[in-house]
Amino acid sequence: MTIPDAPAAPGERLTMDALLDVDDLVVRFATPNGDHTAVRGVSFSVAAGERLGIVGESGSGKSVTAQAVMRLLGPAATVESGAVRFEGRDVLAFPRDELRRWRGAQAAMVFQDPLSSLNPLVRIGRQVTETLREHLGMDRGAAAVRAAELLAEVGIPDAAARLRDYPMTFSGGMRQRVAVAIAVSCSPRLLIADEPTTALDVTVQAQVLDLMDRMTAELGTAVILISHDLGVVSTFCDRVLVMYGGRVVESGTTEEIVGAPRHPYTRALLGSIPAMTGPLPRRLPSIPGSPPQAGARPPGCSFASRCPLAEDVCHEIEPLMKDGVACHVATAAGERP
Ligand SMILES: Nc1ncnc2c1ncn2[C@@H]1O[C@H](COP(=O)(O)OP(=O)(O)OP(=O)(O)O)[C@@H](O)[C@H]1O
Repeated sequence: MTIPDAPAAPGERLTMDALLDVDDLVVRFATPNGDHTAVRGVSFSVAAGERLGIVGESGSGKSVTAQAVMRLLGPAATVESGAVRFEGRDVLAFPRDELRRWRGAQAAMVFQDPLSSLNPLVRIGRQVTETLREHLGMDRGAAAVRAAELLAEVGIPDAAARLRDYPMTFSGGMRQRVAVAIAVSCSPRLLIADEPTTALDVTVQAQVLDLMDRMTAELGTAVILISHDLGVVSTFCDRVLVMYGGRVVESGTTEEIVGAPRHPYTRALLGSIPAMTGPLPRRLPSIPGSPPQAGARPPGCSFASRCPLAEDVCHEIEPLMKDGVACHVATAAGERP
């Protein structure tokens, strides 16, 4: 699949190939209370070097989508249908060996809590060198030198000495720096960061984002940033997907989504903040009501029961995605709410 590029002069290429292509992804969970569908037909593409933000309230399916792309879903989840293609290759069909080579070397992930990706019982140095040795084939000595360089690059003071320390001796912000260092150590083409700064205080959040910005810009890495923080997404990302009830309800450039949101849900998330002026809220404003449980979604649009603009049709027929928005009553493109 190809994504339309910016208008190009005659003779220039008009499209760029997608690095990652997610097509109609459906993920189901089997639970003691029955099965439910957490991700319902999610499609998107990310081009090389592009930064895509995914926003939405808790439970909208952001993390499950990311985990499905990385093949990190737990045993209760199954990809029921859909495709994940990386440079045209079918990620969902990768055999175990190929998956191991792909993860780390070409696609890496940073989690909200780096303690979930760092092994608390293994010294930091070993965790960084293992990745370098496995994916880049470095010998022990070269990997140790590179590991110290990487930790210094992400701003860990006294990096060479800190290689001998365990994760618990690092602060939350420093651990997240280590996680970013490991994630970018093999120059991945794609980095997925799932709420990478949510657990950190505001100053440290900004430092970690600056770091991710610098490291990925230098490498030309495509980034998928999952965040509750619209301020972060609007400064960091080129395009935004808005998820609700396991679906993408609106997608567009950051300017379109923040400056002229069309779906009533996106508009509610943004509150009454005028287009691209003033700081955006650090947290999504709370919208009256709560999303329906994945196992008990009513017919029609999942947002209808909370939507001030809902009409009869919204409670009966689930709207399809059309021109970047899945809504029966969405504001037309370009028209400001
Ligand atoms: N381990 C699990 N077992 C059963 N259902 C799950 C499990 N993990 C996620 N789900 C289902 O998937 C839905 C989407 O979860 P997901 O973690 O992707 O949401 P999210 O948008 O990332 O929210 P948050 O911002 O809180 O991380 C949940 O509402 C839940 O129904």
